[in-house]
Amino acid sequence: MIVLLCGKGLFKKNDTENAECYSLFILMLFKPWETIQDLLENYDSWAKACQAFLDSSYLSPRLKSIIYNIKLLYKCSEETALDRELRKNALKDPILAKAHRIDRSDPGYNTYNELDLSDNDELPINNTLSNNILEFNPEAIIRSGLKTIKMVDSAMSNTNFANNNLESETIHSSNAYDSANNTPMNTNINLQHNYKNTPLNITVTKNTNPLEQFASGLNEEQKKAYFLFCEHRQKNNQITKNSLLQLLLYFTGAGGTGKSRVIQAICSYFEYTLQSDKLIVLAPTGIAAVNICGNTIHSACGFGFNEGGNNYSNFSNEYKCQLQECWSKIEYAILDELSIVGQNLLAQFHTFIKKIKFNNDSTPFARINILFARDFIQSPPVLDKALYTPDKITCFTSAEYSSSKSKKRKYNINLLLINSRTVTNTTGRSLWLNVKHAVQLNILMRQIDNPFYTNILENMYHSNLTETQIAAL
Ligand SMILES: Nc1ncnc2c1ncn2[C@@H]1O[C@H](COP(=O)(O)OP(=O)(O)OP(=O)(O)O)[C@@H](O)[C@H]1O
Repeated sequence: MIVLLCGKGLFKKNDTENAECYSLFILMLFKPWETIQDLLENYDSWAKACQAFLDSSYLSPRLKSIIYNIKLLYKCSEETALDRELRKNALKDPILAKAHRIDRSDPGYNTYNELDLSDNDELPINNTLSNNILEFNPEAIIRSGLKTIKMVDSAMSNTNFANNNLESETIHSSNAYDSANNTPMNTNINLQHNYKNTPLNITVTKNTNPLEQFASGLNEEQKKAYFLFCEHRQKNNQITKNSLLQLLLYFTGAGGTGKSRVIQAICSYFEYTLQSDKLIVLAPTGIAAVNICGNTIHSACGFGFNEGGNNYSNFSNEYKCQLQECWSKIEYAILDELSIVGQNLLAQFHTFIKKIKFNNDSTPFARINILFARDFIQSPPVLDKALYTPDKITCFTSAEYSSSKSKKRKYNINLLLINSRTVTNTTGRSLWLNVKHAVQLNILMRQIDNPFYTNILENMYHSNLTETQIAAL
């Protein structure tokens, strides 16, 4: 007998309303049976029969883990939904986002219970950044049982505190200045309040330079790439905007050197300074995009999603408007897994950005600043030419080629058929040659505590394994 499942999807273990269906489903799939009686035995419910089956000693560990993984499948999709919500909230309220993070990492811990807040209650602190006013509601803070509140805020340079009904307050502030740049580094403001005879301390730490904050978890090599990119953004934000050169940065290093960690730090910096809408994070494949919480190049540029294929000019007007809205604010991009991006795709990406940004000058990628990550020793592009490959036209026209008789014989001039693909590849290659900055990571962070294994990986990377290492593997 073959069991055919139909309906919306699998049942959940903890769904009490469907406990009987879940149990029958597990029994049918995992217990050997010929008749219904084999499944139910002498139990009066499917739930009891299923429990007995799960507890029985003849259920193999492999089957047990498969049954458990069905639960994990749900957990993953729930976690994904939660994560989306977390990211949305993080943009508006860093404190709430932090609380959610603790909530999720510690099973059974409920932040809302601790803060004694229901959905309709106000949050203890509404750190509204608009108009440079930090608002808070002391009544709600006291009700939550918190006596000392520390906040870190970087986005404001001048803070006014609006408060309601405080009986008395004292404000102490201390500023630290970076004398080299004549800019404030940190400002600590301590507010001591008496609200209905309850003392309340609020410390607001303002890092006016949040760059440092997200660099703290990076090693020196990683910091170089991080600062190059984020400092460029910081300067770009200021008056120097027009004179700032476009940044095209190649960020490379073997697997495990911490490229994704730097990308994460950059994203956190943009998120924290409320500039996420200026940054787009892209990768050529779905899995790579998910790993860095980004999009695929194809989905962000609408390639292959439309009747027009990859050609922007053929997209419908409605679709063009949608894409223009997404791209209108973008000034920075991260392009990960670059080894898989070929000359043709890079050229198409460039053409797309120029069109979507209505840019007619000759600047690559319509002046968008880009960090290209990945090293070329990893997977090559599929049906496309790697960016490091010299293009056909240059090969044929180079002085080196003209002076080399053997090459002349090898590449008969008649073979240089110039079709549209040749031209696109040449464009892609010359776009790549515009990249003038590079940062290379050399320290393997993934196996930092295991020098023996690190050594094996390093040698494997350079195809240079020793006999001992081969034997160990
Ligand atoms: N500065 C650091 N301090 C501590 N751990 C780090 C640091 N940088 C990276 N790591 C750890 O090293 C591991 C590899 O980092 P990451 O995934 O960022 O590397 P990667 O270069 O992107 O690797 P791959 O190319 O394989 O994706 C991760 O477990 C990460 O947490």
